[in-house]
Amino acid sequence: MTAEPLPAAARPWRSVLYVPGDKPRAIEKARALGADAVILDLEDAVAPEHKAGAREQARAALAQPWPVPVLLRLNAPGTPWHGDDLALAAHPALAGVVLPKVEAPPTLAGPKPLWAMIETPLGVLGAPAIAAAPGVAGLIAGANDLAHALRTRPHAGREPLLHALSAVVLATRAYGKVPLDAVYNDVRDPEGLARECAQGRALGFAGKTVIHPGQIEAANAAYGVSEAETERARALLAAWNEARAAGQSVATFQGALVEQMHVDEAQETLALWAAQQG
Ligand SMILES: CC(C)(COP(=O)(O)OP(=O)(O)OC[C@H]1O[C@@H](n2cnc3c(N)ncnc32)[C@H](O)[C@@H]1OP(=O)(O)O)[C@@H](O)C(=O)NCCC(=O)NCCSC(=O)C[C@H](O)C(=O)O
Ligand SMILES: [Mg+2]
Repeated sequence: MTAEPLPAAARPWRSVLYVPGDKPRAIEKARALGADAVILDLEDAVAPEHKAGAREQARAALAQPWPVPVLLRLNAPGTPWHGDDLALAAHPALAGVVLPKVEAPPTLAGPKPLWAMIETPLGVLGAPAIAAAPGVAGLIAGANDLAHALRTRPHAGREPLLHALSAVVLATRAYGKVPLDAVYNDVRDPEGLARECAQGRALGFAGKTVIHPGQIEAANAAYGVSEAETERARALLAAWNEARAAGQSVATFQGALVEQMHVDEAQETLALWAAQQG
């Protein structure tokens, strides 16, 4: 069954898998790998001579039902492929459209939620206006293009990119949209991936874009709500309700102050847990 259109902010985006449009076997596999969403990629994963074929593979894939939301990454305006990509972007089975290298509020009209990739210096500087734009569901960090544009050197802790990554989170959260972290390129390095997932979650991202089936579980674990977190949220809410019933304005839970924002956070945790159960 094709996924129903739950509002973007209300559904889990722990792992969002890029699948090259010109790899039909990978597209077929992507249906059942456990990612929260899939991006059919027509842009950087596809060589120029395969662009037209990839678009048709994507069209064929969209004719079949998907158990998760499917987004389509278009080639950027100004490229020879953008016009034809745009025609496919209106496909009814698509849950959204990913726009690469966005530097200003998108002018693309249409009913599909837009996901703007922030992967250039101007994109980072324009992130607040882009996140605020109507129709934008979220921002996706593009660390490869960004590192190239900024002339940074590879760094295990991503320190050279932290300012830009935080700018993406700040802009997105300011407007109630969804921030997705960049990909981790080394598909044979589970420790590095786990570290980067934990870092992304600590920075405030809602999930991670991934490029390989073997990366999905780590992203789901890092960004998912655990049993322990739900138990803690329920206990905190109970402590709050008890304190409020006793006429107190604030509560304590496990020795720490609890105020309304902690209650909101606990309720969000439980809502995310429920959404995560499918
Ligand atoms: C990274 C890869 C090129 C690795 O490919 P390969 O060595 O062939 O992988 P495996 O042999 O380990 O694959 C094992 C099986 O898994 C399937 N597979 C692989 N990748 C995917 C996928 N993404 N989705 C679904 N299924 C996948 C293979 O078909 C194998 O299946 P089987 O034949 O049954 O054994 C490759 O993983 C890949 O191409 N990944 C996607 C790359 C991509 O989409 N890049 C563009 C997005 S990232 C980006 O652009 C970042 C951003 O813009 C920025 O600037 O940072
Ligand atoms: Mg890119």
